[in-house]
Amino acid sequence: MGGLSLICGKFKDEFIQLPYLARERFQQIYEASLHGKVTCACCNQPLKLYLGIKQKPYFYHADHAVHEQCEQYSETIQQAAASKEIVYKETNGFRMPSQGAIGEDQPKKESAWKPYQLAKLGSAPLRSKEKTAAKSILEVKLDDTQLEAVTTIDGPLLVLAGAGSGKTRVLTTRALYMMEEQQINPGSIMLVTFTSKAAQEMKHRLNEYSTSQASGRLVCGTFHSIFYKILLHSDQERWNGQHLIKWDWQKEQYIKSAGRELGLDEKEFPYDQALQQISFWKNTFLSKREIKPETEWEEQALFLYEKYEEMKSAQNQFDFDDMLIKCYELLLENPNLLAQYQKRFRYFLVDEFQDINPVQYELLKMLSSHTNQLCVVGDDDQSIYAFRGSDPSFILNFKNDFPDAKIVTLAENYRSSHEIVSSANSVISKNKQRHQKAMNAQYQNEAPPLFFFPHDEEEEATLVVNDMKEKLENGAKPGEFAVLYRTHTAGRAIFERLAQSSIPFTIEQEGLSFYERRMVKGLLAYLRLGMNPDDSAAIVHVMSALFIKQSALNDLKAFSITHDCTFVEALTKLESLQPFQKAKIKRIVPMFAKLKTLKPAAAIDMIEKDMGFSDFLKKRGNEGNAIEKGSDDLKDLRVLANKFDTVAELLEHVEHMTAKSKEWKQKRDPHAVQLMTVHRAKGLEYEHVYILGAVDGGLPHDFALDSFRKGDEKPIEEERRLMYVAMTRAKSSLSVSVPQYRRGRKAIPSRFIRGLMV
Ligand SMILES: Nc1ncnc2c1ncn2[C@@H]1O[C@H](COP(=O)(O)OP(=O)(O)OP(=O)(O)O)[C@@H](O)[C@H]1O
Repeated sequence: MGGLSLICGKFKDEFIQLPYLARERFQQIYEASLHGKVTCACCNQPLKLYLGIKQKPYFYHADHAVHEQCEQYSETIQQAAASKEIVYKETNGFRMPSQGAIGEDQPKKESAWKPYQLAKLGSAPLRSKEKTAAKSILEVKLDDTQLEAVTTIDGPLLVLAGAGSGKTRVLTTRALYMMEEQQINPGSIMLVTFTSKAAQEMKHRLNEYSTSQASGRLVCGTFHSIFYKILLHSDQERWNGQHLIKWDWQKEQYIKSAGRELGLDEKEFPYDQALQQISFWKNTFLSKREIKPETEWEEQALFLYEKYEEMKSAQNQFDFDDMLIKCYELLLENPNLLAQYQKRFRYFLVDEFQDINPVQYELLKMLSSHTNQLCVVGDDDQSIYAFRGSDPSFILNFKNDFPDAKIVTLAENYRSSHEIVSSANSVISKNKQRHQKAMNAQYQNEAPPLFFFPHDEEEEATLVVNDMKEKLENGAKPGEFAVLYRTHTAGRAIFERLAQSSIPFTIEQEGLSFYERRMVKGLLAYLRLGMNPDDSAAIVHVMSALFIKQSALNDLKAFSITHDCTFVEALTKLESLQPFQKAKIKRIVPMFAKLKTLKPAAAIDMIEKDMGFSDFLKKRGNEGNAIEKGSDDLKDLRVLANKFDTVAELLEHVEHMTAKSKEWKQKRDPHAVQLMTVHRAKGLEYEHVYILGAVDGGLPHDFALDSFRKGDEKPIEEERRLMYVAMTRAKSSLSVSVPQYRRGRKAIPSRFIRGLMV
């Protein structure tokens, strides 16, 4: 930064002294300064606010030039303020300080800017290079334990691989070693991966290192691809790809038609969540009879499950989950067929074993039972897919099912600095359900993980982007950065800040963007109708928030034409409503016009409290979704709304960002900054990693804290593993954000990292 650092400036008619600026206003003044709205209290030239992680906020001249007079002025103010002896007088048209008593307008409360902290490091030793001396096998460099994992061929083997310990290297080299050094028939080896991306990478590496053509005959793929082939081979017609239900929207068509039997609202019922629940039941082998619904929502999902299976069978169709379940049933019911496959496959290598689900596990056990040649590689500390039916107890209890199994632990971390590794070790060591192990790093970089303390989610995004800019100016490349967050919605602010910057980035986002989410869309529809009472898209959402059947929409449109009135006014003319609904509408219709006169946050309050939205939120807000609740979405929307002075400005921002979000959905660029949830980051590595929202309720997520209070520790342990996965993605720098406020309420640092903080 060129120029001087100043502590005071002018914004509108206000004289701002940074040491006394209310903490929640830094973001506002920062944004105002970007738009040239903050000026020097001494020379009136535009000022910018530095708002970053590494230094306290300060003003500097936008032209980066040296303004000596302004510096003197700022220093005088600072000294006088420190001695609490400041009054102001006008000098040459400028408001200048002079000695005397404290002025009337002197703010007294110091702003609570909290400087960053470096993690306290434990005393874990750094493993010396000699102990991990590299050996080469088939020209691949391996350390002692990697070598052991590669060359131990006979009998069941569990390779417990810590983060960054070279799982991929071990699995591929093992396959090569078996084929090329042990002369094992490649056609008898099955290598199973968790994702098709991982399968491709394995195949690529095998081809690269293989000296013969043998690797082409090895079967390498995901569970789905391999077991589907078995099904297809058993009955080409029955399992023809044309019968596959490929897309969720196809499944939704079935369950929506079943939902109509229950009178479930097509737009409002969370059918996506119901599909996830059905898939969970299927993958955990829970038959429809065994499921004991505990809530109305589960009852509804179970009904949809039964109907879905009936409709699917009637059409002779199958889905992705069936590929495994039906294959399991096929082999169980046909011992001869099973024997054929057992004869064909003798060796099984499985990646990401910690995320295996019961169906997958049973299939593997069944196929490998005759040879016991099962080698599984995984890290129980990285098991993060319980919601899909994955169960870390399979890796934890491997020895129970395979008593003669050998266990090799890969504890050398080749990815991250010692500082990051020992912090991650200390976090995960608090989990009770795990194999005890600690990773050893290979190098030190004197850069412990850093904790920083933004005021809220908005300022968090600003601090991250500005810190990135500094690193980019110092030579880092955009593709070396990842920003990780617990849920998709927690990535909204950083997405918006980057979209407004010139830094290239990509975002991994499935499903709806924040503004398309049900509760957010519903609430924004009120604001839109407030601005334009004839907004035809908004009226549809408001009607559903008021529990008015969509069939009344035509009547409403007709009324608006025949009575020459707006859609909002026509609401009062609807006849098909219950008397209590009519009374409610009569009460709230006049309020629409008032919305645009309020500040956005106040307008949101009015919609929720006075205009019936809270009823909608209560009934529909949290249905079937413990992870991303509608009520939380509204809190997030409030945090955003606080940034704007008018409803029109807020809506303009929403429109702009919705368009940007659509645009970015298509973009994939490995050379850009990567934004993604922690789940998506598994298996990946980046030079610089930022973890957002490291507060209780964020990570660990609220739902896990709830379960913990009720005595169930499993979810909180899985959340701790998520923190561990996030931390271990970083190679050389890890910055963890601990916002002081989250969703408008005071937050406390995540219980996972408190031990690392001073
Ligand atoms: N023996 C070795 N010597 C040097 N580098 C190695 C060695 N083994 C692995 N690596 C490197 O360490 C990094 C981490 O390896 P890899 O991504 O395979 O780890 P992983 O066990 O799959 O990690 P995670 O489970 O955390 O995703 C890679 O960059 C890899 O090339």
